[in-house]
Amino acid sequence: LDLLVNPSTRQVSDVAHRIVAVGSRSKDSAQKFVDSVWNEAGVKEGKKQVKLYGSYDELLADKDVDCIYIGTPHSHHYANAHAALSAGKNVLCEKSLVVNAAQAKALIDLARSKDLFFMEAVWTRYQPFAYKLEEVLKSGKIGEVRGVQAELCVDFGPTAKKNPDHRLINPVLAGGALLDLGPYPWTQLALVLLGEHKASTEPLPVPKVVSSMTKTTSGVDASVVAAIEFAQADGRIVHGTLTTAQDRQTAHSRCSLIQGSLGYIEVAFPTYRPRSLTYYRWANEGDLGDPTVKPVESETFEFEPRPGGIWGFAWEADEVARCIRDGRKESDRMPLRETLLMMQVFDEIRKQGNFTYPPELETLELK
Ligand SMILES: NC(=O)C1=CN([C@@H]2O[C@H](COP(=O)(O)OP(=O)(O)OC[C@H]3O[C@@H](n4cnc5c(N)ncnc54)[C@H](OP(=O)(O)O)[C@@H]3O)[C@@H](O)[C@H]2O)C=CC1
Ligand SMILES: O=C1OC[C@@H](O)[C@H](O)[C@H]1O
Repeated sequence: LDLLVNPSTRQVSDVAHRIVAVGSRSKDSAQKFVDSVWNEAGVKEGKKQVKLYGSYDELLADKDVDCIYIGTPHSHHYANAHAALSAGKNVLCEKSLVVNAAQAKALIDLARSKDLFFMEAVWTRYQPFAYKLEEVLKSGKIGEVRGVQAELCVDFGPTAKKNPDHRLINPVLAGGALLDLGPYPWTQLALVLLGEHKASTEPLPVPKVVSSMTKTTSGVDASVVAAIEFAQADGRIVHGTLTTAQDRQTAHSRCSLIQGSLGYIEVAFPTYRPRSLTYYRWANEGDLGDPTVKPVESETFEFEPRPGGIWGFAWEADEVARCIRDGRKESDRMPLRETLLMMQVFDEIRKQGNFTYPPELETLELK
């Protein structure tokens, strides 16, 4: 839907998007998808020109397609992205990029060897809230960052009741809280604590992780709590905690807490599209511990949830378009090495939780 909204509604004029074709497992569902999206956008133009394919292979063979967006269940990302890159297409692939770090590394290597654009679709990195968060941090309002708690818990119970085979809880479709929801608190932690975000072939060091996991009756992870050590440029270790669960709901008032020496920042729910963030600053270090001393400054920034009717994916799409236009193969803001690091951390969390997916999902082999 976001691709159908005029970019000028978000003050963007340097790029535009066109849905050239939709690939589906059946032509009928491709048609239904197009109908529903055009209908939701309330747009009439362009629909008839969209080519409908009843297989992904036909889409990959279409010479008019510059970039493929992969929005299949996690279990299929590796094979789908491998096929798209092998066919010479630029790729934006939904989170989690794949099931494990070995698959991520294989796809990254493939994209680089073919000189193609490749990115994990982490839309939060491009939303206005993320830029505002960085601005507040850089302004020094909360002083030196000393700890970050990031969370996304969404109760999948009602979904599971309706469909016990739903991808969110189904091990065969690589369900579970960590792969589905975990990328959000992870990228929030990484945004604050990794420092520089830059595309580079130099891998990032894998941090120490200590985690705990519970499981659903369907055999995927129900909840994960992980403490992660982030080494800072000045040599300090700062702890980030990642909490994600599908058996409860994050409080609406707060999904992240960023604690500094002079204050803190609260980021409101939902972690995938925060509605607001608030910072509080005290005059002196140590004042925070005294409940009688009030902050000298605080400010709340509200974010329009759906400007121009978009869901919030448009900003990442704009970045993809700019990268392709400018010949960049990665986005500095969501570089592949950060995606690889996320998958390495998630592998470690799953190892500590004694949780693996069926072997056919963890393999590098393609059917
Ligand atoms: N950024 C965000 O806010 C969101 C991201 N996501 C991500 O998007 C991806 C898809 O999630 P979601 O849309 O909920 O998934 P769905 O279960 O709705 O599947 C999406 C599409 O994948 C294809 N598909 C479904 N099941 C299978 C299967 N068993 N085998 C092969 N293909 C299948 C179907 O397309 P067809 O039949 O047309 O081929 C289907 O329409 C995930 O990676 C998820 O994490 C999801 C929700 C929000
Ligand atoms: O990406 C997502 O964001 C919203 C969640 O509710 C959903 O499960 C997930 O896929």
